[in-house]
Amino acid sequence: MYQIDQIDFSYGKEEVLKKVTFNIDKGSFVSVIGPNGSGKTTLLKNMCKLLDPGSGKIELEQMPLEGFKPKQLAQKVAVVHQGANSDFDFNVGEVVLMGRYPYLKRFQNENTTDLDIAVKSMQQTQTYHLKDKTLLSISGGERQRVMIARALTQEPEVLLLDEPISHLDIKYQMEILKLCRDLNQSQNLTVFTTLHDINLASRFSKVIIMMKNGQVYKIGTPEEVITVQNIKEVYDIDVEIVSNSYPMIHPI
Ligand SMILES: Nc1ncnc2c1ncn2[C@@H]1O[C@H](COP(=O)(O)OP(=O)(O)OP(=O)(O)O)[C@@H](O)[C@H]1O
Repeated sequence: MYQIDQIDFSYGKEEVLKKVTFNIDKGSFVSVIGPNGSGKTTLLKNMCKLLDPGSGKIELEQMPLEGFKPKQLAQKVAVVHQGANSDFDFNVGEVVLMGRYPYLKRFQNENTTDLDIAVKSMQQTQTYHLKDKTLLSISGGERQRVMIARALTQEPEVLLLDEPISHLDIKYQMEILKLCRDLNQSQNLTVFTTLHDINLASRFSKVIIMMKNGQVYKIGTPEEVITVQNIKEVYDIDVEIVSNSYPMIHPI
């Protein structure tokens, strides 16, 4: 689905991504973990064309990313950015419906199918009751769920999420990750998410990418990546690992 091939990225003189290379299979559930500043957000922004790699290439379904027109890309890839916010105080319902924009021609209005898709996304993310509220009058966690609803309204093949659960309480952390897993399993939606919670990444992901200093330190299944040695090397902490159906770390 996605091929990331030897990409480098710098903010000015600061080299942030170095020769990052990996592939994402269609229908995979990939989490990116790594310490603060290791380059996770920068990587995700390169994958949605918000930033352009200085060198290397990114392909989506064998087509160079730079060849995609914005609407064409938005029909395939939906992104939820960290702290996604708006300066404009739109209604929640309007914001979610904006997810249909990639499918509309110029000056074309949404039809009942578009509305149905938006309502379904709000129901899935438990945001329907907020539809008449304004974006600035709801909580950070509610806003995060609204942004996920908008992304689902795009009916994407790939969902790119940057710390999608950072503002969510434990109930909604589970709800959102379970929703992503359900869509991943039932609709073959490819999920690519940055996560700080190593145990949740381990529990929900098929593949984990562990970043360190702008490089891929390890990529593989949770069992392959979440090891005492890798955690020590990347986060500089000592942990014990308890393995049930997935490896879980306990800092010691
Ligand atoms: N807009 C920017 N301009 C300059 N430097 C930036 C910018 N955004 C990020 N950086 C720097 O790039 C590096 C990687 O940042 P990035 O946000 O990609 O890391 P991250 O792994 O997502 O971190 P976190 O876990 O804290 O969200 C950091 O050193 C950061 O200070």
